[in-house]
Amino acid sequence: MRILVVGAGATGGYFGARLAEIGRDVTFLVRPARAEKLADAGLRVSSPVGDVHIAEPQTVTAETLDKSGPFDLVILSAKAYDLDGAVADLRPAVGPQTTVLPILNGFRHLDVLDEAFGSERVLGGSCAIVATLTPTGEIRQMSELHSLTYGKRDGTRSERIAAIEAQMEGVRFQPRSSDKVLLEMWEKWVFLATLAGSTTLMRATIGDVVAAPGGPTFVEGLLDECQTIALASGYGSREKVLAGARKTLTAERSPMTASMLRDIEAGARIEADHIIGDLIARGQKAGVETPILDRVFTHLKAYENRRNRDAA
Ligand SMILES: NC(=O)C1=CN([C@@H]2O[C@H](COP(=O)(O)OP(=O)(O)OC[C@H]3O[C@@H](n4cnc5c(N)ncnc54)[C@H](OP(=O)(O)O)[C@@H]3O)[C@@H](O)[C@H]2O)C=CC1
Ligand SMILES: CC(C)(CO)C(=O)C(=O)O
Repeated sequence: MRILVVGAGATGGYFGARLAEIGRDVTFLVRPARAEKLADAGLRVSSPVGDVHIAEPQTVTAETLDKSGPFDLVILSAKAYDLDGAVADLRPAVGPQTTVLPILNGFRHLDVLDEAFGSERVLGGSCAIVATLTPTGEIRQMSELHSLTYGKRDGTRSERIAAIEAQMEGVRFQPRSSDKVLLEMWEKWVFLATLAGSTTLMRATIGDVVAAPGGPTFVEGLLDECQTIALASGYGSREKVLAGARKTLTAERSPMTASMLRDIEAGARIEADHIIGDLIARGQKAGVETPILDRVFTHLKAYENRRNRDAA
């Protein structure tokens, strides 16, 4: 199976390297600067579950992709703000038999991908990992968490899913095909929006937030708001999953933060519209009041305004 990973950043680089390390036929679609770095130093991952160095990763750029012909599986790992460009660039890789597996957080990318490639080609998917692309171009995984969930959005199985399962066999992360992938994406969204909202607004870890006066009430209020939107959208988190999320998000001394906080601290772009704005929009459509999410969104957009002004 020919696999194209779009983006060799924190998530794409990590899961792509893990597939390449067991001999899968992986090519990375990257932009020229990343292509140059990968050609010089290879693809390096440092990880508590075992480092990887792919000395000569196969790469293509948008300019050379059309010579490669269609791929069987495209794993899409660009950030949401780069989605339109990535979709335009990867188009030559998608043929009649191609399956597209996006691992972005949030949901709106599914509409964009359906429109571009046809919903029959687009799986649901998500990943759980704490990783970052360092300034030197290495990928650093910061906890042992590394799962990748995928599945057809109607919950059925197919030959394509079976073929992907076969490719994932033996890989050093936790792959899982799911017949409830949309529900699982929503469950992750509820968790992530609460984690990102709380840790970015307070510029602190979960442990710091819950140790502050009003901290646990804030986190729980935000979680309840996100879950109310999910319920109104038909995908409320299952009781056990919600209880687990509540426990993790209110754990004393927890060092956990969201990747969005790491991006803010690095002065980088963030997926405010995709992860928080779109959730608010879905809440409004369903008649759910979102006072806490609104404040979170105001804060993230103020960060973006300041960042844009500083860059001008
Ligand atoms: N990091 C984490 O711990 C987690 C992230 N996620 C989610 O995963 C998604 C990806 O995040 P993450 O991997 O952290 O992001 P990164 O910024 O680390 O990586 C994204 C990569 O995509 C590349 N890219 C963007 N557009 C294109 C294009 N047109 N062609 C080729 N490459 C392109 C970027 O390339 P360039 O270097 O050229 O800019 C960048 O290296 C997000 O939705 C995020 O929310 C989910 C779970 C955990
Ligand atoms: C919730 C978490 C940590 C899991 O992968 C994540 O997706 C993020 O921080 O962006």
